[in-house]
Amino acid sequence: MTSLDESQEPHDMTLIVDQSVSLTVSADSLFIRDDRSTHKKDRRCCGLLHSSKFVQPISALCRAMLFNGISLTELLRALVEPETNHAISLYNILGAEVTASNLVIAYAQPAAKDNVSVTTVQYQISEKEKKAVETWVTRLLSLAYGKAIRGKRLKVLVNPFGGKGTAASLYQRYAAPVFAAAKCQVDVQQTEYRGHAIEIAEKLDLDAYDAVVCCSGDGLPYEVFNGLGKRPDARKALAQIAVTLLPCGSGNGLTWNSFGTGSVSIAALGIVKGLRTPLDLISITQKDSRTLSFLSQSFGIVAECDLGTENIRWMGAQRFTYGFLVRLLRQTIWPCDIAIKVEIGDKEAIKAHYAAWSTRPEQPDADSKRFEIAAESPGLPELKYGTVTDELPSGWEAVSGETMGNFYAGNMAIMSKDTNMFPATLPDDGLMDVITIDGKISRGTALSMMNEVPTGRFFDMPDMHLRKASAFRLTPRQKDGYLSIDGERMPFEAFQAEVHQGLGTILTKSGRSYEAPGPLMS
Ligand SMILES: Nc1ncnc2c1ncn2[C@@H]1O[C@H](COP(=O)(O)OP(=O)(O)OP(=O)(O)O)[C@@H](O)[C@H]1O
Repeated sequence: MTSLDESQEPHDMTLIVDQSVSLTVSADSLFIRDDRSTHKKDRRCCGLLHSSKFVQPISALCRAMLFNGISLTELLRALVEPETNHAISLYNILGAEVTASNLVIAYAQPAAKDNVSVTTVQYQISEKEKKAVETWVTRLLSLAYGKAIRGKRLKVLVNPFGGKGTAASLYQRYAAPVFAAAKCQVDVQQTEYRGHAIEIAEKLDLDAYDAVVCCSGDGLPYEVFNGLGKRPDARKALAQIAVTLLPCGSGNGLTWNSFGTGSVSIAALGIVKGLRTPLDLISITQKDSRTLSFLSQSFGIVAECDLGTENIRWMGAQRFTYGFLVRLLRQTIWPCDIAIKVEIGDKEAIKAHYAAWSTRPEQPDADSKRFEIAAESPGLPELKYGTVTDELPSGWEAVSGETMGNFYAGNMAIMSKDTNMFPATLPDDGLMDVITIDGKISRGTALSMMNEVPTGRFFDMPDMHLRKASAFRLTPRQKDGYLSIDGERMPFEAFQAEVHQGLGTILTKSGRSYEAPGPLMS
């Protein structure tokens, strides 16, 4: 007999399938009580919670809590009744439906290290019980998806040469099953040459898709933003289409910031459950060109590590560390002239801005405002400060670049795994974080700076100068070198950067901030 226990709170809705099976939806989990011996094999969802007693190692339990988002209370409850409870985090629920004679629930189950795999449970139901079960399914899905768009329409772009060249197989193996279980509409296309993703984005039917999913490194999202930005209806395109990344490259900054993972399957779950989030984009002008940057601009040691290490691509993400150490030992400097339109120039004030912005109330009409502006002026926003070829605007702070070691501007926090380089960045505060480090600091200081990036103590180190800026101009003094915009090599010449608040759109887990720890608060 299937029935709904309507006496409970809306969040705590229990579906009693029969005497031995009941499914209870709470605010953050689906609890399955299933006493049938034949179903015990299905009780793997939380991995460990329902196997016998307290024999699991603590680390494994913690993993189960982490992956499933299960609270300590729930975990203990499950352990007390190990034979009857089975909990699935609502975040991991991909789909639920009533078929001819079954209730089928699909979810992402924590699998081998850093992965989820699609699993289903099903329960037989009779014709006359269908209606009640359908009501329960509607409730379950509404809690499982919240404000996320269900069954997203995805344009998937696969770069066959991204990272170690395995993007296509990573997509098929780890992402496609998650999208299918979540009933996403998927249109897959391989990029065939450099710049192909720009063309695809430029011609994209905006009303046919919710997001462009790049299976690549950060190079393809860079192209997609730029393709959307080239359209006559650039503002609308950038506000409407979310750009997102399945991590198939070396850095994969966009995925780390959006979903806090380097795993393709967990990122696919992130996309399915992802919330539309406005993103600042930065116009980069060089001579008469204008491009859009979403991630970072670097000059000096980081640019060289990014671009001067292509020959050791086989190392994966390690090539950045290796390149950094080699250059550090040489104590190279990259002389340049820098002027910055500083908005917040003090680290404590930056921390206060971060704390205030990241806890501000939700902005429910942020999207509609963006579409209104797009309807009024459809093209890219005008450049408030002109281009790099114009006279330097007044009021910009001149920063000494005589012995520049590292000039690094970030629009996102994490540049690659364990590299939370810009902890105080926010997706749409209209500001980028500009780091400058003198090339004459000692090797010891430089090394300890590198070591303190993962701990977060890098932020407060006195030799790391940080400003929140809305624009800057950088003019190299040498003839040759590396300039990296979002990891792509740009001509080594003067450039100017200007932020456009909330011009682009990404999907994130939180809908408001990056999946990175903010600056350490004193
Ligand atoms: N079929 C293709 N042939 C050649 N180049 C391509 C093709 N498809 C895409 N590209 C180019 O590959 C470049 C790098 O792409 P992407 O960022 O995806 O990988 P990646 O460089 O390996 O990533 P990472 O920088 O994280 O290592 C982009 O500039 C893109 O234009």
